[in-house]
Amino acid sequence: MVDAATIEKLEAGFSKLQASDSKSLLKKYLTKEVFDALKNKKTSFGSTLLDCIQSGVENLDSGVGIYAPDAEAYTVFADLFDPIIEDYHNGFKKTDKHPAKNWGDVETLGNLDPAGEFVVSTRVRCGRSMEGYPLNPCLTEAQYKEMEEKVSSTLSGLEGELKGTFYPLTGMSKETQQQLIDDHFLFKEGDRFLQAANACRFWPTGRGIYHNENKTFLVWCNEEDHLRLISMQMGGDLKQVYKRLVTAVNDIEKRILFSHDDRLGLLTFCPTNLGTTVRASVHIKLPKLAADKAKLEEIASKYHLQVRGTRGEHTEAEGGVYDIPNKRRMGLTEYDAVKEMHDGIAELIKIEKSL
Ligand SMILES: Nc1ncnc2c1ncn2[C@@H]1O[C@H](COP(=O)(O)OP(=O)(O)OP(=O)(O)O)[C@@H](O)[C@H]1O
Ligand SMILES: NC(=[NH2+])NCCC[C@H](N)C(=O)O
Repeated sequence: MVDAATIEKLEAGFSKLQASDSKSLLKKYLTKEVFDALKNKKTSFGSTLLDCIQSGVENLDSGVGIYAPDAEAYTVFADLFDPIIEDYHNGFKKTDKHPAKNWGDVETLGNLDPAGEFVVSTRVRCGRSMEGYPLNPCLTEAQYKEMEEKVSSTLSGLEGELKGTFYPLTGMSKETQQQLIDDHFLFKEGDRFLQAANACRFWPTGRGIYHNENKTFLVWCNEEDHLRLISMQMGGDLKQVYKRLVTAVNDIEKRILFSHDDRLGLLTFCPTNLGTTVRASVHIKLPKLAADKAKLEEIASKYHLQVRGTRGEHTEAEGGVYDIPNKRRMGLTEYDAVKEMHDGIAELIKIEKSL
């Protein structure tokens, strides 16, 4: 049974959400019927509906508003997660099964902008959860330390272009940290969406970043997900960026086991990242198209793309630079998720040139 204090918080949260003009998927799908069916449920880790929805309740400007406190939450609270997943990932139904992992033929992607007129930089990232560990809100301080140790020692075995160094956040100077954030290499600190979801406990313990010398291959440890594997570089050479990521992930998957679900694919903390977990993006300047931001968003969404600001999610564009990625990550292969970004960006560039 869920205790009385939690039920009280849940009722207050539900009323707050209902009375608000929040545009989140949480508000859209947490009907009274779903709320009543789920409010007394608990996972075997003790997570309740409150753990899933508290970020969206506290942050009414959330786009989605829900996280899975542990992997089991996706099943126990499926009546809420499933419609949100379906809405976000272009109609991935509760009867659908995410396809098997397939990176495709890495040689077939090209340079998105060989003349260097529009694309500032290209980045492809994916997320992974380590098998045997719960998700952020259920991790103990000891587990954070143990995971950091596992990650840093595993990555120290990487070679060639991927060879690099692990830098724990604990003990990192504020200047170094800020520089890495400003250069788009490191996650920001104090994300209010993650904080409200209980994902920042014991910070900065267990958090860190690994990168190779050129900062073209990077790994985030224990921010939103256990691991984020990132390949990025200046310019539009998506083939090179993607190839590097695929090589790195294939190598790391031989050394660490990751959590996977038969239906949902790879497991992540946020339902928007399930499946392939792949977000491929360009930093791009499209001055004519972006003169009308609403229009840019409308055209981008036609190609299943999203529009973010220069410093990532929940930020504004600076100097006309937008971060434009594939939106959905589920119900298609890794290759197709990247190809979706590739094809959409090619169209946006074509339109920009025609204006
Ligand atoms: N194509 C790109 N070139 C350079 N930097 C990028 C590019 N795409 C994203 N970034 C940078 O990556 C950092 C993280 O961005 P952001 O948090 O939005 O996305 P994410 O790491 O994919 O995770 P999430 O989707 O969970 O937020 C930011 O500094 C952002 O500017
Ligand atoms: N990094 C992410 N998981 N982004 C997707 C959602 C982020 C935040 N919870 C929101 O609803 O706006």
